[in-house]
Amino acid sequence: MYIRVVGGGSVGLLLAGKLAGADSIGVRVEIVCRTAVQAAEIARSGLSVISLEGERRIVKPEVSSFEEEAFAEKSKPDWILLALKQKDLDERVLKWLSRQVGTHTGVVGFQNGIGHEELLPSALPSTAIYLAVTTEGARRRSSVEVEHTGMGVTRIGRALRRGSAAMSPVHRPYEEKLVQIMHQAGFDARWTDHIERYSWNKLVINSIVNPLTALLGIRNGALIHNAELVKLAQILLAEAGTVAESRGIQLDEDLWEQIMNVCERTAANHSSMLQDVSAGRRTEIDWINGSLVRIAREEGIDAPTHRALYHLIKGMEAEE
Ligand SMILES: NC(=O)C1=CN([C@@H]2O[C@H](COP(=O)(O)OP(=O)(O)OC[C@H]3O[C@@H](n4cnc5c(N)ncnc54)[C@H](OP(=O)(O)O)[C@@H]3O)[C@@H](O)[C@H]2O)C=CC1
Ligand SMILES: CC(C)(CO)C(=O)C(=O)O
Repeated sequence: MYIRVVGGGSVGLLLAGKLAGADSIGVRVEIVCRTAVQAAEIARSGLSVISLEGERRIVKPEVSSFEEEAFAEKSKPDWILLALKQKDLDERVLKWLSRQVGTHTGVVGFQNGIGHEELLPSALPSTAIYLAVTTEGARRRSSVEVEHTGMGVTRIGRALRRGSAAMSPVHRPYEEKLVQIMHQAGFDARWTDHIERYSWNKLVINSIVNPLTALLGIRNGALIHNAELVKLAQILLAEAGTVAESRGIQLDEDLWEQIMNVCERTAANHSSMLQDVSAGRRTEIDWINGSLVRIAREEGIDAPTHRALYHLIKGMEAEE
């Protein structure tokens, strides 16, 4: 089994680091960084994974860079785990991806938010596309170090687009194998036939946790210890529920408990949006609260609190 992890950020380093450290017989793990500089650093010093218990383990996955090898001919992996941000899924990356995939390659998008589930099957119509919805917490400490900040669950399922190769049962053994390998690497990975529902639940979790933590500069855990923020989170959940319903999506009944749970389990985590804001990078707000606001508009309903958060984060981005 040959797994290529694309993206040397928080999630990509965690995936590649733990998969490479799993000692799974016959599993080849490669990480594709954006820059040749990061690739060279990992090749030189290895990749450090700091566990939840604070233990450091250095592993040596194969490493390459998009910058240097973007259009080089390479052998085709069984899996491409896409640990890029939504904003990075641009034309150049999609073109590159189309050259990386073989007939047996499955592509798994780990992105938060909504957008990739349509974009990837359209760009790669003959490829099996999967979505991973993860509540793992990860933080890149440096170009060669990643910290596992919260144990979560990773659900993997087919992006069910009519006519997509992902519908084909021929991929089933590969799917089971991937879930098994993720387990061996220490992830709580689970297969699901209802990935759309998980994506929406996660979208709503992110639409609450991410902008609030980013705006206030707080860790995920701080959200649940402040009564005012808890009230605001409840308003956001109610609005998101109405938007989801307008699209025929029923959010989980216990989603409020799930939100509290994610904040508890990833209490020490800086959400990915807080990490972006702190680093002066563009956030994923367009694909998270922005998606809810867009869908609400299309359906003729309003989501004023999500709209306010959207504009606040866009305003912060514009300042940078
Ligand atoms: N962090 C977390 O705890 C969680 C994140 N997620 C989601 O996972 C996704 C990834 O998040 P996260 O890891 O935090 O994001 P990061 O910004 O930390 O990582 C994204 C990485 O992608 C790299 N990249 C960009 N373009 C390319 C390219 N063309 N080829 C190769 N690499 C490229 C970036 O490189 P460079 O740094 O050089 O720009 C960066 O290292 C997001 O959608 C996020 O919402 C989901 C659950 C938890
Ligand atoms: C689950 C959570 C909130 C973990 O931080 C996340 O998905 C993110 O940061 O984007």
